[in-house]
Amino acid sequence: MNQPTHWNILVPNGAGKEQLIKDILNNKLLPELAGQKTELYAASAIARYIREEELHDLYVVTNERGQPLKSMSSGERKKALLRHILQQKPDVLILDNPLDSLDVAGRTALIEQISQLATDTAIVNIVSRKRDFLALDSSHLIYQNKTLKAYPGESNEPTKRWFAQDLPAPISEPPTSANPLIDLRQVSVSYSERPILQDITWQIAPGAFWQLKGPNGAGKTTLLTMITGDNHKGYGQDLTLFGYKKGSGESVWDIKKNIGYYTSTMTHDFWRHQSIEYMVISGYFDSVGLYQRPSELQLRRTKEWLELIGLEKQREKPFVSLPVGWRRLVLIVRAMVKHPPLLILDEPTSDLDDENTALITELINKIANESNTAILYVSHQDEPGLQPEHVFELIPTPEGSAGKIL
Ligand SMILES: Nc1ncnc2c1ncn2[C@@H]1O[C@H](COP(=O)(O)OP(=O)(O)OP(=O)(O)O)[C@@H](O)[C@H]1O
Repeated sequence: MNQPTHWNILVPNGAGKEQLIKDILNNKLLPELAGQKTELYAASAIARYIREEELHDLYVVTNERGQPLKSMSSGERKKALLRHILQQKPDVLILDNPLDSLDVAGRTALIEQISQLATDTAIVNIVSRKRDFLALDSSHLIYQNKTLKAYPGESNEPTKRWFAQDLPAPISEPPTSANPLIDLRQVSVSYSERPILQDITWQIAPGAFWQLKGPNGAGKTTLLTMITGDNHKGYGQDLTLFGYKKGSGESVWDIKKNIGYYTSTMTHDFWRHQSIEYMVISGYFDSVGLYQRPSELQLRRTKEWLELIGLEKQREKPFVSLPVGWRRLVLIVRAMVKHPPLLILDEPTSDLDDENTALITELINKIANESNTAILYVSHQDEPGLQPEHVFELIPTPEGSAGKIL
């Protein structure tokens, strides 16, 4: 049998990745793959299967425990999808940012599986960052202006600095003087009697810069929902959020007013028709969709934030007209305008290309250096541009994940 041909394709943000995948599936691009059984390993495929679960009670992709995709963690979903795809024995496998959301062991295992598969399956590896090219005997291409060209190699341009101005000041005193902001003492969580978190003790001080890490399924998202007050399993536990003992009659807004929250899924999901300016202003109001009249000061600060990120002149344009990296920048600014005591950034650089990663990390570092806001960022891959002061790692054990401060 002939060795199959492989491709590594770099697709910068905004170049039209969805269209590229469609064109490959429709044989408009890489026509040599026509007529072969093709499978797609992508977040969009996971979203499609989850819709099937929700709409039709159809559970096509499950894990060894028979768990539906919907309640799996993001990394578990990717692993379950790969298992399902491999059972289909495809001739061609299209991978869309395959290493995103996977922990170190998951990435190593995936790379190993792909290299074994590559002996009789054609691999099309589509990535946003060149560090995610797979070591295959492959053509290296870049997708630009709707065409595939030979990848020219790394550019030697010096690293650009994006933000010259200072961070705009807060408009009011912080809503809490609690120290620590977050105080968890021996907090444990189980789902259906399966222990997830075991005796987690963790304090987050004002102004600290933390990374939360741990393997897929270790309980990072679960732990975040304890901190944001969104998990009812927090009741009856020794948990104090911004000075409020959990279950002492605090309202959800007592907690939310202290938090700015950004997660990468927001870039796609929300506020499709709003202007860039509206997006930033809405960060002053905790209740999404309830539009209140902004004060003069809020409007002035919004202008300063837009000037800082160079979007003041485009402020009336629709948010969705921005390239993905800039949309993310606006959403992080939105989470930050009120200078919340705690800014949570969940996978802030996933899916971004190298240039946009540099843009976002510069903003995060600026916030860390120039504000009193504590930052908690969650990421599977260490991001070389970000240097958190502390790392809280979840380490899985059969009794649930234990926490370790590095
Ligand atoms: N509602 C639920 N019912 C059952 N199990 C759940 C539920 N929510 C989460 N889990 C399980 O709890 C474990 C921890 O999930 P969580 O999403 O917190 O992990 P994570 O560390 O964020 O993972 P990842 O890095 O893959 O995103 C996973 O094994 C997940 O399958």
